[in-house]
Amino acid sequence: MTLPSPDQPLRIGTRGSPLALAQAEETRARLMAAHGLPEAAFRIAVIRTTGDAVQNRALSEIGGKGLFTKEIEEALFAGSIDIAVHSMKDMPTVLPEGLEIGCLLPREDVRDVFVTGAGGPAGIAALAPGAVVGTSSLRRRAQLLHRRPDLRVVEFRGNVQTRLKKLADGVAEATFLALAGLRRLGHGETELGAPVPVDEMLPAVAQGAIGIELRRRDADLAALLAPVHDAPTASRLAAERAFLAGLDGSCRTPIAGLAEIDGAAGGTLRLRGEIVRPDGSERLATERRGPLAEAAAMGADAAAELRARGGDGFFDS
Ligand SMILES: NCc1[nH]cc(CCC(=O)O)c1CC(=O)O
Repeated sequence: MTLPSPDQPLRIGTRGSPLALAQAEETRARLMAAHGLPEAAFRIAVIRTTGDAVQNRALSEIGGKGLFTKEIEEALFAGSIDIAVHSMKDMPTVLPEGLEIGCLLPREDVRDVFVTGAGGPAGIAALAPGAVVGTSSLRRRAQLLHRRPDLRVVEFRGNVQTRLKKLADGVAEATFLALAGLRRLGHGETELGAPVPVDEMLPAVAQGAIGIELRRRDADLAALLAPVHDAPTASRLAAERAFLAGLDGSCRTPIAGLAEIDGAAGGTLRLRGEIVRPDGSERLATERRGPLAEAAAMGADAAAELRARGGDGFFDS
C-alpha cells in the first residue's frame, strides 16, 4: 500500500457546511492516527452541491437526498478527489455504478435532541397545548404530530445558530437536531436541550453515522481505510438501509429505523422500524431480531411487512 504523503496528499471531498467540515476533519484525524501520518498528508477539498445552492427552499420539495451528493460523486469519477465523506443519513440507498461506501466510522449517539435554548420546556410532553415547533424533517414532523396532534409544526432550516436565533425570536418554542451533529460541532447536548429517548422518537435511518465513499476496486484506498472502518456500525446500517430501500425511502417519506447490537446475546441485531403518515394520523411499527449476517435480509423483510400493512398511498396524507 502506498501511503499518502505531503507531496501526494489524499484528497478528501466534502460539502462546506460546518458539520460536513467537522466530519471531514474527524476522518482525517482518524486516518492520521491509524497510519501515523502528518496532517499535510491529507487535503480537504470543499465542493459546493446543488443542495447547498438552494438553501431557501424546502429540500423535500426540490428532490431529496441526491442533491447533496451529485457534485461530490462527479469529483470522485473525475479523479479530482480520492474519497468523499458523507452523513450516511443523507445518502441515497442506491449509489451510482462504480462507487461504494467503503468505510464507516464508529457511529455517534443516534438520538435527536429536543432543542429549546435556555429555560424552555423540558421535553415534548412539557410543550403547552398548541405550541409551535420548528422542523424541516418530515419524519420529525410526523412523529411529533402523531404523539401531539395539537401542536403546530413550522418549516425550520439553517445551521444551529440560525435555529437558536429563531427560537430566541419566538418563531417557535422548540426544534429538533441530531445529537451527533451537535456533538461534532462542539455543542454540549444539555446546554441546548434534552436528548429524546429512541422509544419516544425513533431516529432516521443511519443517523449519527459517517461514511466514506470511493471508487470501487480501488484496492490501495480500501487498505488505507480498513483500520478506521467499524464493523458493528456497518451491520447496523446494512439493516437500516435495507429497510429504507425496501420502503423506497426518499426525503419525502416519514421513515425511521434503528438497529442495535446486543453484545450479551452473542451479537444479535435488533432492528426497529416505523413509518408514519405525513399528518401524523397513523404510525406503523415493527421489529426484527436476528444474527448480524442477516442484517440486510431483516431490513428488507421489515420493510415488506410495513409496505403491505400500509398499503398504497400510505404516505399521501
Ligand atoms: N439532514 C441534515 C443532517 N444530516 C446529518 C445531520 C446530523 C448528523 C447525523 O445525523 O449524522 C443533520 C442535521 C440534523 O438532523 O440535525
